Amino acid sequence: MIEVASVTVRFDNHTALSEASFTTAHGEFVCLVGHNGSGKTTLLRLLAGLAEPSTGQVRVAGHAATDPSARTVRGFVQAEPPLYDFLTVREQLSFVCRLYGVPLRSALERLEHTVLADRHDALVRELSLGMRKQLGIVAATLHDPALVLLDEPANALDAAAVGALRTTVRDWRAQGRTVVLCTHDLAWADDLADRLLVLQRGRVVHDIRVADETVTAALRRLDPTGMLTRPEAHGAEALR
Ligand SMILES: Nc1ncnc2c1ncn2[C@@H]1O[C@H](COP(=O)(O)OP(=O)(O)OP(=O)(O)O)[C@@H](O)[C@H]1O
Repeated sequence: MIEVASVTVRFDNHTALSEASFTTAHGEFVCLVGHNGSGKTTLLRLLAGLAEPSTGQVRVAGHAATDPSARTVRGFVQAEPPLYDFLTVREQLSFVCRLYGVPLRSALERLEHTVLADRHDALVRELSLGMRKQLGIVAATLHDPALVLLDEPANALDAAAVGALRTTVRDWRAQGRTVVLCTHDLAWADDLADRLLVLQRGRVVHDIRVADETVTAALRRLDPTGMLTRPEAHGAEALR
């Protein structure tokens, strides 16, 4: 499903990703972890086709990631959902539904068990952070993509919303969708991952299967001192 081949991303004189290479099979659930600034969002943006590598290649489902033909293959739940403040919840979803040819009714049904169930006519700018986040998750995945990219999806969600997200993610996994989850809080997704990818300063330093253990246990085994995931363990130097 995903092919990342010798990918480097440079911003001015800073290297955000360095010679990253990995592939995933259809239906794999990959947890992407690393300390702040290690390159996780940069990698997700490449997979989402929102950025191009400086060198190397990124393909999803056989398409170049930036090719329009890859658009319907994936959904990208961004850490800060790209929403239009001046639209209502219904109008926001209607806009995305039209892009993907999905009936608005089916998108609105996905709000049924959320705090947005009776807020279809609220303006996006009037929503709380957690509400925006929930709307962003629905908007990014209403076309049921084969590849779901999740950047800190549980941030700002309350316990009920995290529980609902967990159920949804579990369903995606059962339906054979490929999921790449980037999070600092593994607890809620701990037993879902098949694979753990650890980034450090833009490099993939671990890429392992987590068949019989939780992600937390695998990470503790690989990184007993927390050096790979705790930014304070590196000092400021490591974050540059
Ligand atoms: N558009 C940009 N211009 C310049 N530098 C950038 C840009 N985007 C990211 N970077 C830099 O690339 C590095 C990796 O950033 P990235 O957002 O991928 O990290 P991350 O692992 O997602 O971090 P966090 O856990 O804090 O979200 C950082 O040093 C960041 O400052």
